[in-house]
Amino acid sequence: MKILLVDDARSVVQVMTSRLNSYGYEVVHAENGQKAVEVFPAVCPDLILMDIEMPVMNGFVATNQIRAIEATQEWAWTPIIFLTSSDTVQNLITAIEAGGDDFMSKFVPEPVLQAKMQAMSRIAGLRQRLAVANAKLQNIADHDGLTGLLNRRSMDRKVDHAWSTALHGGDSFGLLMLDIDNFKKYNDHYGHQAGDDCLKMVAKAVEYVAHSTNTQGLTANAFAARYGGEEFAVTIPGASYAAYEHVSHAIVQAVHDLSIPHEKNSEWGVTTISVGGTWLEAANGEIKQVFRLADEKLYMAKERGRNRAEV
Ligand SMILES: Nc1nc2c(ncn2[C@@H]2O[C@H](COP(=O)(O)OP(=O)(O)OP(=O)(O)O)[C@@H](O)[C@H]2O)c(=O)[nH]1
Repeated sequence: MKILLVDDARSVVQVMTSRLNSYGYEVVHAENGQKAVEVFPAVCPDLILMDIEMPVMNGFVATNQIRAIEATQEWAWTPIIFLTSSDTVQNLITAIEAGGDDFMSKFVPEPVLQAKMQAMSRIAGLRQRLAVANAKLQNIADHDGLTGLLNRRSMDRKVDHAWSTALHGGDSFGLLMLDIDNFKKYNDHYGHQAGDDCLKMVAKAVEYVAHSTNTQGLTANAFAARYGGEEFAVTIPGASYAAYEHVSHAIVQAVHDLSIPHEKNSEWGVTTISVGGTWLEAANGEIKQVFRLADEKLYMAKERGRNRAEV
């Protein structure tokens, strides 16, 4: 357990630190409330032991500011125990009202300190497990179960963010809508399970293209998502027209090159994809319009024979 000990009295810090170290806890020291607020985000303590009366900033104000920092994050609550020399009922109430969780005398007997730290350490362990479980749940909530790509919900969120960043920065914005060709015939011919496998492989190829253009520096933040059914979307914020065009053709080629047999797909005999896109030099208007235009281009790609990009 990592403890942020906030106290201006050297003697208290020395004694407390050596006691806490002897129980196996790591201690980081801040000499007043302001220093504690400054180091809090980087230190990320499991527990804060906070003195009340300190120069520069007292413990109540510091606690308030730490709670304000935590309010900007999800599920953040670091236990704060106030340390004081005057162990009164009124001090206890004030401490809890100021955002603290407990109250302890600086001269607390050894066994009581040890027991309290043991309880706090259990809470720290629980918080860590909750953070891991939360991250897993978030990952499940954001991704499509079949393909592993971002799902529609998280794509919408990311697209909205990318669009407003492009709007404010006067940046370009590209969007590609992708649809596997004659996929109903694929399912009808090879079965739904094989259709699922095909969707997974195509999704991997699409994601690979988006990712590799980022790593090659052609695009910076391109990302792929499953739009629904056998449709995908690739968002390409802040990239040149040439890069956007490159991505669209590279996707068509990459899916063709997977060579997934598809006897019923016109003359190709393998699975192919059609792509429709929109690219704006300086983002303006509405994102809905961008999707509509990309959809129209996708329709055009289907009309003109499939296995192609219309951008
Ligand atoms: N196996 C499988 N099939 C899916 C999934 N989602 C959608 N589909 C199928 O995708 C097919 C889409 O068919 P259509 O919309 O007619 O389009 P298409 O056959 O690809 O024809 P074009 O788009 O005109 O080339 C349907 O048969 C859906 O059942 C899925 O998760 N797994």
